[in-house]
Amino acid sequence: MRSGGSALSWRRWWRSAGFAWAGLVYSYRVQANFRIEVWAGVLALGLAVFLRAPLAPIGLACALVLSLELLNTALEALVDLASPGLHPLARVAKDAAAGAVLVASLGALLVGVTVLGPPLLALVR
Ligand SMILES: Nc1ncnc2c1ncn2[C@@H]1O[C@H](COP(=O)(O)OP(=O)(O)OP(=O)(O)O)[C@@H](O)[C@H]1O
Repeated sequence: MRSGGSALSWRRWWRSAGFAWAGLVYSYRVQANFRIEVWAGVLALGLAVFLRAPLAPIGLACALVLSLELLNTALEALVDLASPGLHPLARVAKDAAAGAVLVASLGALLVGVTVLGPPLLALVR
């Protein structure tokens, strides 16, 4: 009984992971900003490995930016569904969501500069 229940949970987990993956693929295909952020993250993580800099802060900063960009995409889709025409509240929702991504991106830039800057400078000196 127990193993049957656990097999069912795993199947559910895989099903949910499949939907999440579909959301990631959709955002990568449709959102140019998401593509840029993915490759900026890959570059930053690659640099951190190369420079033997701490990976955790870079990884967390990348995860934060990408997660907020995904939420921004979800919110844009919802706003377009709920308000196909122009509406001041639709503008507020989209602008605030975009603002969240901007704040996280600036934070990630700060993390990148403070974590990768010193070892990069030491390398070129
Ligand atoms: N239904 C709407 N009503 C009022 N203003 C809107 C509406 N849709 C979009 N806007 C305004 O246009 C801006 C751009 O919206 P759009 O949906 O094109 O997002 P986007 O620029 O494609 O964002 P992203 O690059 O993240 O996909 C919004 O931030 C908002 O100011």
